Amino acid sequence: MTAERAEASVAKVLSDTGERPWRSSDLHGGDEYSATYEDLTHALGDFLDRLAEARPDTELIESMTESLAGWARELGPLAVRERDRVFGRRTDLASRGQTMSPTIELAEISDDSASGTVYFGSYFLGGNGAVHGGAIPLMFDEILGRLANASGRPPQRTAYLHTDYRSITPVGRTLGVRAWLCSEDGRKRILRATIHDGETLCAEAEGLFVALKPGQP
Ligand SMILES: CCCCC/C=C\C/C=C\C/C=C\C/C=C\CCCC(=O)SCCNC(=O)CCNC(=O)[C@H](O)C(C)(C)COP(=O)(O)OP(=O)(O)OC[C@H]1O[C@@H](n2cnc3c(N)ncnc32)[C@H](O)[C@@H]1OP(=O)(O)O
Repeated sequence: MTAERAEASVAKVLSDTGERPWRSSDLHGGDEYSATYEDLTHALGDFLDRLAEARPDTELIESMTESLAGWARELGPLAVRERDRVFGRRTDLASRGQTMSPTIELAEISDDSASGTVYFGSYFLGGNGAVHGGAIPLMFDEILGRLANASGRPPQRTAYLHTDYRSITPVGRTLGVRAWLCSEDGRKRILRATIHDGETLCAEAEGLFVALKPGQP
């Protein structure tokens, strides 16, 4: 993407945000793609894991760079307003149609709790087999944010997110994840979440979510 196009794209997002506040009815965008968009995000996530693990030769690096630049050229002119996008807005999919955070597979969901599994691939490696310390709160924000915004509750934003790292969170293992609503007080909700590797507590978090006032971005 050229600098001009990137600037135009950012301006478009900003004007879109100013144009109208977020509404829950904007989500599930892209149902017409059914499973194909999820396949795309899985393929992209798999590519990032394989890229993180590999030591490719110069020829392959050049070839991949050209292929990726080709996809960017193809997608560039297809940019749409934030509310018309698909990436990250497929709340019907486990991945939410995005690759920024690892996919959380939820086995049990109620109005005030959720539990399931999460798998951090090599893309999320910090070092020595442990997940990067920034990817863990990212995952917590994802599961807590989804729970806070679920069950017909008004749109909410994270006001704080406190993470305690209790033992390393290993890359390349299926881990248990749990989130629950602790308390509600007017616009404020406190939620907590944990990640376990078997019996071992890897990390835990507490987040304050504040319901947005009408028109608040
Ligand atoms: C909600 C939009 C989401 C959009 C997503 C769209 C599509 C996504 C698809 C599906 C969604 C599903 C999953 C989403 C996944 C992840 C969601 C992540 C959500 C985020 O990741 S979002 C980004 C990070 N987030 C921010 O970018 C927030 C910046 N910030 C603000 O926007 C304001 O700061 C705000 C609104 C938080 C409050 O501002 P405000 O003016 O409305 O209200 P005020 O300040 O009066 O606070 C009211 C009461 O909360 C207390 N309070 C406030 N902050 C506190 C703190 N830090 N510690 C302790 N108490 C605090 C006050 O003390 C007062 O308490 P009291 O009433 O008792 O006096």
